[in-house]
Amino acid sequence: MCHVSSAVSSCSGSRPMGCRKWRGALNSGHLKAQSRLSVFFTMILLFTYVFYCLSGSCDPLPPPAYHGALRAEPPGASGASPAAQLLRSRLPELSSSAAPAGNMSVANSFGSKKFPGAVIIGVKKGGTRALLEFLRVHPDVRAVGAEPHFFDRFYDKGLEWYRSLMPRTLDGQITMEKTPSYFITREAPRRVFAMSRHTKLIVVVRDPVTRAVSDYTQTLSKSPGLPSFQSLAFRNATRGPVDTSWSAVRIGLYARHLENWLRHFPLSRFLFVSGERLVADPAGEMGRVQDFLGLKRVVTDKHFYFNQTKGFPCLKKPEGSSRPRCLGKSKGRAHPRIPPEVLLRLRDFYRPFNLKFYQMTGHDFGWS
Ligand SMILES: Nc1ncnc2c1ncn2[C@@H]1O[C@H](COP(=O)(O)OS(=O)(=O)O)[C@@H](OP(=O)(O)O)[C@H]1O
Repeated sequence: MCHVSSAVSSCSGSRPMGCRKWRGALNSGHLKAQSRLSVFFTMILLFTYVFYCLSGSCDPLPPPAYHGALRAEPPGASGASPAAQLLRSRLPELSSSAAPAGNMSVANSFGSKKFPGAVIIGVKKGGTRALLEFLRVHPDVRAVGAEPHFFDRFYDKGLEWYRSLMPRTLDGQITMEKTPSYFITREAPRRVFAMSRHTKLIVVVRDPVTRAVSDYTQTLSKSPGLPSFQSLAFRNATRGPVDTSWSAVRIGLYARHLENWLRHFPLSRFLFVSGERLVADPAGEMGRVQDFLGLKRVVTDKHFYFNQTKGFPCLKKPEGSSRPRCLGKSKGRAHPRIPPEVLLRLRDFYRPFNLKFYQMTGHDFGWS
């Protein structure tokens, strides 16, 4: 029996057969350990690399910041600004139809963060998300996905904070955001004006009665025990007058809110988009919006199809993309049934406000 330690010491001098065997065994054991060690380190390196790549860090280009709709038009037919086209031609891999958004979001280290040139200021449940997502198809529009709520909730964070939220834009591209509560916020017009008197203001309006029901539906989805629509809309257990202190009703007094904005901005700075037309004829309404923003009419009827299941227009899917092209489940919800007499009373209530709004905007939205 030869122990390893004694075998090693005794093998240093003479070289008996047994020791040679031991040395061989030890050498091969040492080699095995060495190769195991190198396999182990190779595996560690491999795992680190795979993990690194999975986290997106070894992409050849920065990952897109954009999470909205993809562009549907063929590459090269975009009508993008010269700067955007130049950049795209330098990055040919971005031009494929499977590339992320046409608004150059992939080039998120190019350009600079600017204050929005146009803001969708309202109205809640008017169709503001649909409008923003349709606009984001345009290569010269770059928008914040979430609602920043700067001019109503976070004004004390300062303008630089607000600007830091914006995506980078190149010359010729327009920065946008949407926060529908701005329209009803008393201080918002003054604050937007303080940022820039040239800000373009877009208001998506919808029949105030349907809008109120939509608003109620949203609250109901979060609080299933909510009292009935009519008990909230009218005082004295539905026998009394319309309760304008209920926000779902108050938001629909468009003429009043617009008066507040017109103290700071001329009418020419506004575009009123019909929420109803945005559903019935999205391309037509998008044409008006693009004209107002001074953009080439890139988003056209080619981009839309009517999704029967959803009951709304959706964006066409570009080839090779599996991304959903319709808005999420929180948009286009089924509304609860409201008794017709309740709706009629509300319609009567809104009529004079609607007429005033038509007069102010010079546009009959056809609600009354
Ligand atoms: N294309 C398309 N797809 C889905 N939904 C559409 C679309 N166009 C307009 N709408 C209408 O948008 C309503 C929601 O409005 P907003 O996006 O302004 O809501 S929110 O204020 O941001 O919560 C939403 O209201 P509800 O139908 O009550 O859910 C829709 O009627």
